[in-house]
Amino acid sequence: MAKQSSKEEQNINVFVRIRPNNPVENEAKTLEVLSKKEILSKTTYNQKRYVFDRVFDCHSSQQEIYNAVVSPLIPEVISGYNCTVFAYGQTGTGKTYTMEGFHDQDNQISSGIIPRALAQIFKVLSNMNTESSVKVSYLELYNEELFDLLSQCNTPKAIRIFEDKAQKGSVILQGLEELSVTELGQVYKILEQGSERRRIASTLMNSSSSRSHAVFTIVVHTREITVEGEELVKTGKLNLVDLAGSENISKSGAIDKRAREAGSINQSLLTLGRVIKALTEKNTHVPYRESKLTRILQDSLGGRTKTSLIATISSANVHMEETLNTLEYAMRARCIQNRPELNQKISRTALINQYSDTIEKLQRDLVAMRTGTGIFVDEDNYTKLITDHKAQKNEITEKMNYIKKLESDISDNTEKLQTLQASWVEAANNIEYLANEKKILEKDLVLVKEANEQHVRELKVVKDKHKYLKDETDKLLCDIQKHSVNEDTLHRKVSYLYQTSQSNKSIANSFYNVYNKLYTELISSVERCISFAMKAVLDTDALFKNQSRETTYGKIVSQINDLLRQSNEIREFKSKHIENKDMLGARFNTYFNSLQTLSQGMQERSIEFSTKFDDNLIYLRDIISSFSDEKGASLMTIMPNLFNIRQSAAREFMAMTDILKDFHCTIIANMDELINEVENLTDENKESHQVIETLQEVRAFI
Ligand SMILES: Nc1ncnc2c1ncn2[C@@H]1O[C@H](COP(=O)(O)OP(=O)(O)OP(=O)(O)O)[C@@H](O)[C@H]1O
Repeated sequence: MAKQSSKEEQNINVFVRIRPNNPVENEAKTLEVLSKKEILSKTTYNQKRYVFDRVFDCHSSQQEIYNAVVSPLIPEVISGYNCTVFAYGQTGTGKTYTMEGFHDQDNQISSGIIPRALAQIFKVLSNMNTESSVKVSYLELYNEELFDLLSQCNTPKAIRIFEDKAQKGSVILQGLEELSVTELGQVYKILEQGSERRRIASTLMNSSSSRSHAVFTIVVHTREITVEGEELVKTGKLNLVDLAGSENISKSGAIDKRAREAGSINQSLLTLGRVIKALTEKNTHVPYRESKLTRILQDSLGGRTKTSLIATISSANVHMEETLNTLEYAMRARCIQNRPELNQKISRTALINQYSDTIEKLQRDLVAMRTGTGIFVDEDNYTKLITDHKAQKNEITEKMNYIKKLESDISDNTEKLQTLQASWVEAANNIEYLANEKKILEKDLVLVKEANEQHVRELKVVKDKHKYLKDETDKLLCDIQKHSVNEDTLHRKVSYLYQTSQSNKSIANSFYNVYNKLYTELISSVERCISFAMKAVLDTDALFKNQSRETTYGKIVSQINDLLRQSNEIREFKSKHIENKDMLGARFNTYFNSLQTLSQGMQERSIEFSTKFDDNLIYLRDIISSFSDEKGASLMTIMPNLFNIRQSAAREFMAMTDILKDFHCTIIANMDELINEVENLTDENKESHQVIETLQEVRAFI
């Protein structure tokens, strides 16, 4: 513990003591002593390292605690400082054990801080070989009431708190007995008596010592002689405070009647906590006056006292929450800063005068009590009493007014309470209604959740389908794009073919018309030829039978001339045909060869025709040859020529007719096929356009 010079700020020293576990408790795996100054807490949520002035594990002895915490304070107390040691912690963690220990003088191993401190003080004072006195008082604070644990009266005396005008921040406890102690045996008796009174009081009040605070105070007076030879009296004080259990009130089981007292204890500890908080946050207002505990110990918290705090904890799992609360509390207390100051030294003469006045006053009271009839105090004291009484009366009047005000407040508050109760009933009904609503909503929520899950499943199916469609659409679009390119080409080709086929068709039609005309002309000329021949035969016949030779001869000559003319016509037709053939060949290169073949076929057909015609000619020749004159002979020379001309004309005509027919049919068929193809392609093209549009619509919708 660092020693600091006077008036320097000094933090409260904070120590932690871990109580050994009892056989039924499990040691917490969540609390680990890292070193002499550090503890680590490991909860499920986090872990935290706490640093203190010293950590005592469960094996630490009473002696070790005393040596570290209190022993260094004794010289300070003797030299005139006020020191305070608090024991803070959950009930049953060893606060009383640490402060008092067992009251067994023969076995001092378990003795606590109080007897050890007094033992050390006696020892130091005896070594100092100076005049001194040691006085002790033992105070209990329970339910905001003070009790003197050393009082000899059977009925508890009221103890009042006054501000010490001489020392700001200190209080005087009027009515509290101070006992002079000179040896340790007395101390153990005093402790025993104090414990007994505490036990009796708690039984009478149906309370528990764990809910009361106990303050054991040791006051040491020592004589000091200055260089000038003046005798001074130094006063030092050591407060040893065993605080009430710090655990949560509701958790400690405070109920009904005990609630108020539990509330008071809670109030005291809460005020202590608030005072610590205000001091650590350096607030201008520190709420010392909100509880008697903090009023009495005001000087020990942020004042002129040297203060230490021992936080007692249990390492059992079951107390883990409270243990962490205690550690947090102790950590905060560690930030409080005090300014220790030496108490004023009083000259021995002044002190003796002070005591003499008190003795004189008491003696006057005694004399008055012994001699007087009804008045038991001397006049001065009486006057003082009257003054005090008046002051008290005024105070009572003030208090009564205050009480009246409180009563009116209470009645107001009662009304408010009734209103609140009505609201509360309404609120309770609302809560019930809301709870029912909540249940219904929860059911609905389950249904909605199920429906939602179903939707999610359906959505997944739709999504899969959508994905499939999208892939397919993409593929199709890709194909369509390719197809569009091909289609353009195809369109151009088709359009070209269509135009070509249209022109082919018109060419073929015109060609057909030409040849049809020629064919008709040829047929009519051949028919004319045949009828001429037939007529010639008939005329010859008639000639032989009915007419003269000259007439017959002349008719034959004219018929032959007709034949020659017609043969010329056939020749012309042939040359026309060749012209047309050339024209065709020029226009239809691809059909040129077939036209030649067809021409040959035409020749063959013409032979057939000629053969038939030959028969007629032979018949004619036979007739002519029957003529004996020159004219008959010359006629006979023409016959072969006629015969040949007729033959070739017939052949060419026939073959050409058939071939041209075939050719025409072929062209027309090709044309139709071509047109069909074009129409099919156009239809297909329309269908593809429709498919594309549909797919584009589907894609836009998705
Ligand atoms: N360090 C220790 N070594 C041995 N026994 C201990 C120790 N600490 C506490 N005990 C024992 O534990 C029990 C409870 O201790 P104690 O009464 O001192 O607790 P407390 O914190 O003062 O409780 P309360 O707030 O109820 O007064 C006692 O029997 C005491 O002897």
